[in-house]
Amino acid sequence: MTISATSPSQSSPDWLLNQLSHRDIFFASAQHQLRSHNHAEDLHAYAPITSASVNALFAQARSRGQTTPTLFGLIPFDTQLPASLTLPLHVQHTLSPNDALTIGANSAQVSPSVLSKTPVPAPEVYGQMVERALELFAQGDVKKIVLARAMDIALDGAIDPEHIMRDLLTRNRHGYTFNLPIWAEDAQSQASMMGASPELLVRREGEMVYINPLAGSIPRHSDPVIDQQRHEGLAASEKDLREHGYVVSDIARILAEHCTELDVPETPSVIGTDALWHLSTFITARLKSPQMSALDLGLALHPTPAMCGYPTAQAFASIQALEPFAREYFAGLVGWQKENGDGEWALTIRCGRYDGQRSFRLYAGAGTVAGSDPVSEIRETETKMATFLRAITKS
Ligand SMILES: C=C(O[C@H]1C=CC=C(C(=O)O)[C@@H]1O)C(=O)O
Repeated sequence: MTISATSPSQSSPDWLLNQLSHRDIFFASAQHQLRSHNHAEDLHAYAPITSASVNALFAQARSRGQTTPTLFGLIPFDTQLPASLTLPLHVQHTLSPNDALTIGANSAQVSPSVLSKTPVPAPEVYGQMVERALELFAQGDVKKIVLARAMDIALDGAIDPEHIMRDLLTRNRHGYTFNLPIWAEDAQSQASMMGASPELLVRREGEMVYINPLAGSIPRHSDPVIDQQRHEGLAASEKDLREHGYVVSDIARILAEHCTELDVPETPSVIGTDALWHLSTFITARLKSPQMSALDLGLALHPTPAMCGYPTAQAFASIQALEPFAREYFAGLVGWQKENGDGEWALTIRCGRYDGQRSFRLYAGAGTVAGSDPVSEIRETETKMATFLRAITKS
């Protein structure tokens, strides 16, 4: 049995995307890119996430001779539900290329056409959910609720994951671009999650951890003057700064239990994706215990008020009561980890679930607080879904 090397190599000529199947693994950040071909001897687990299930996979990998195994995972928003874990036999791991990416190799690929788009729920019903959240804020038990909606897309053919990954990387090389299979009890399942998240839950490098919460957003504009006005407006928006503040203070509170040397900037900065401006805070800290893995810390932080709301328990209950669909892997964790605990876990947003054939479910959520406007939240969630929809159907 050949066990491939899994530490980052020094030169990385291109993105590791050639002939990516929807059941292969791809995960890229600005720092790392990892790729694995679906293989009959890959190890899998489909069960609620526990340290025991993670350790068992690493132990199995070691016992068959893998020296530097890498675990990949999709962990659902509700961590009581099954996570989908893969420990591949072979993983390629290199640094991410710095050079600009073009759609490249398979640009001639004809993407499928959209046969139908079904919003779940209808936009006006989503607006009513936001109004209901505003009533809850007025009652005072809860201060922030992240409300999500979905869009079911029926296509006239299969999609090409390589084309989609290239398209997403062309638009934003600094996010977390991923394609991971969903392993289910049903071994016939062909489903996968793919997307390009802008949000890092945690990266661990030795004792250091890096966390980059985003919350508070506005769609970008094609006119550079209006775009700049929106950037400045977001930085000064009392409502968005409050929405962001719930996230940062809750993360800082939890980090203080597990870390020293917390560096939490007092004021957020504004970062841009191709479609949106976001308020962003880049946090660094040193772990108290080197035993705590990236995933351990990610699970201690999850669900942050950027995915759920504040206070967490009340916001979680409101989401269960108001959202008319199951989030499943949306707004959960997606990423990878080595046996020493180093790894990167992003939030599973700006993404969709592909059934492996001709249908896709896109997801988007938006944080609501007192002062939120239902129409703006409808627009924001529409913008959040648009990048991915374009990537699926681009011809
Ligand atoms: C839940 C999502 O976004 C979160 C992350 C960044 C900004 C957000 C916001 O401004 O509402 C959300 O909290 C999503 O994109 O589906």
